[in-house]
Amino acid sequence: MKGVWTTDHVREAENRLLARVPDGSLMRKAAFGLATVALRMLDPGVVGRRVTLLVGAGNNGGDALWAGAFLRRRGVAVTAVLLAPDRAHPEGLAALRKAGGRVTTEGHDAVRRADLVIDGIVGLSARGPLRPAAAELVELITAPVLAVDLPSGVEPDTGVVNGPAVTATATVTFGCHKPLHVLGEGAKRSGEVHLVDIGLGPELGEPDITVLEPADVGRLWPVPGPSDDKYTQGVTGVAAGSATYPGAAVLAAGAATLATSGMVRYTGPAADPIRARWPEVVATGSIGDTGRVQAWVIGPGMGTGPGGRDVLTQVLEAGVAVCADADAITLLANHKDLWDLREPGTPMVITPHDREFARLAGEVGDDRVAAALRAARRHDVVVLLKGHSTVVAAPDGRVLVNPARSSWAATAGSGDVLSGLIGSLLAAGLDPWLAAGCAAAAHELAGELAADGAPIPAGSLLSEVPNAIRVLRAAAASVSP
Ligand SMILES: NC(=O)C1=CN([C@@H]2O[C@H](COP(=O)(O)OP(=O)(O)OC[C@H]3O[C@@H](n4cnc5c(N)ncnc54)[C@H](O)[C@@H]3O)[C@@H](O)[C@H]2O)[C@@H](O)CC1
Ligand SMILES: [K+]
Repeated sequence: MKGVWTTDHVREAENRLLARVPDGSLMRKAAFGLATVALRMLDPGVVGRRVTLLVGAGNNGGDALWAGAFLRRRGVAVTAVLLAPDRAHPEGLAALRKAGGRVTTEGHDAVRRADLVIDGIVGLSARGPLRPAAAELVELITAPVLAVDLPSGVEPDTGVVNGPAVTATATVTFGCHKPLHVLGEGAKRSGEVHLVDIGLGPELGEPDITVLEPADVGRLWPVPGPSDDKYTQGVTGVAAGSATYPGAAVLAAGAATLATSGMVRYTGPAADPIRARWPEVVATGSIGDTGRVQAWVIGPGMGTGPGGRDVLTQVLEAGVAVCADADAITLLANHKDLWDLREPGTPMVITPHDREFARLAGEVGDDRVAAALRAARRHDVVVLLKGHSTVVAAPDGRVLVNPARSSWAATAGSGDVLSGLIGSLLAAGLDPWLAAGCAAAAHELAGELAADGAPIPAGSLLSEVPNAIRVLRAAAASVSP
């Protein structure tokens, strides 16, 4: 698992560390790590190559200047462009000058001619987009960009970009990952993220956000043991689909069927198409005939009329884990009394996109993590907020983010597959926060495998679920003894 810490927590940890290490040692460590990545990006041949540093007013610029001094000593031609000449880090500036680096306040030529640009404009204290002078220079960049801590112009705690910002080829982050590296636009703009250890680890405490690595997901995925049968692994119930939208039921039930080897039961008007596509699913027309399940997936294509409300009532009263998606979320937003039907402590995951979320808990806004946490606490559920980076928040404050490599999975029916995956992991007994996180990871990977660079229908994503699970389990096997 990879931890991510907010800027407030990083600063507190840094202050504790700064209090017990010699002055300047942290910045030199950070800058040395930065220079090492820069040298790798310049390779082959570093002598005489041109590196331009964009240097802002704070310690982020200081890191760039110290890294410039290291690079200069390796024979690199380094030019520092000072965006706030009066406030440039004095020791860093002196170190660069001593090493023979050039310093200027007129950066157009230096940026145009660079083989590599190092973005030290602004770091953890960044607020808002790039200011005009910096934005103008950044516009001129054609070389690869190495960002110091974060691509300048991106909001550090949300990953939001509200104006001109740097797009980095790679980013060097000091001490730990920060929210922007895994969230939305910030994750895209960071490029490849390299973590440089500056000794912050012992000061950090519990992460604010967790990112599951493929090996974590592979390790958590349910595998039947020698004494298991179709019931002991958890039976998933799927209540979905309608005469108008039978496909949603076929996709959700299919995902539950492929995700684990426990049994799947279906109830609803799409029993015939389900039987035709998934003969292994036990399909009935009415929830009263369905038999016992350990978790329900409810909502996709179900409709928001009295029929849907009635099924949702029965599902909530069943006292088993629930994954509520799509129309079930709208029903919960429209009929607040439905929440009271849940047995306290029964695991529940809801999977809204932004519009569904707004109906339930107000506009998402820029801070997706805060929004998901707010709804999770208000309703005592795990909230999986869909988006380019999926955010999964639990009522106890745990937050998990699943950053996506591409957006191919943003296609009709894709959400039905996701809810089926979550339901089957709930039925298998996984903690609901982890169930949602593992399902999001497998879903994203299945989309990536299916797309392979071209658009895909949700059915193709579904077909890749077994391969995605194989890849995740192989990742787990390769790291455990
Ligand atoms: N605190 C520490 O121990 C360490 C800090 N390090 C570096 O220090 C950075 C944080 O440094 P600082 O707190 O000095 O602040 P920054 O370098 O992030 O920002 C400096 C100043 O820029 C101004 N600013 C804010 N938003 C701006 C914008 N959009 N455009 C232009 N100017 C803007 C503000 O006046 C801000 O105080 C980290 O990102 C990291 O690079 C590293 O050296 C590692 C050690
Ligand atoms: K930066």
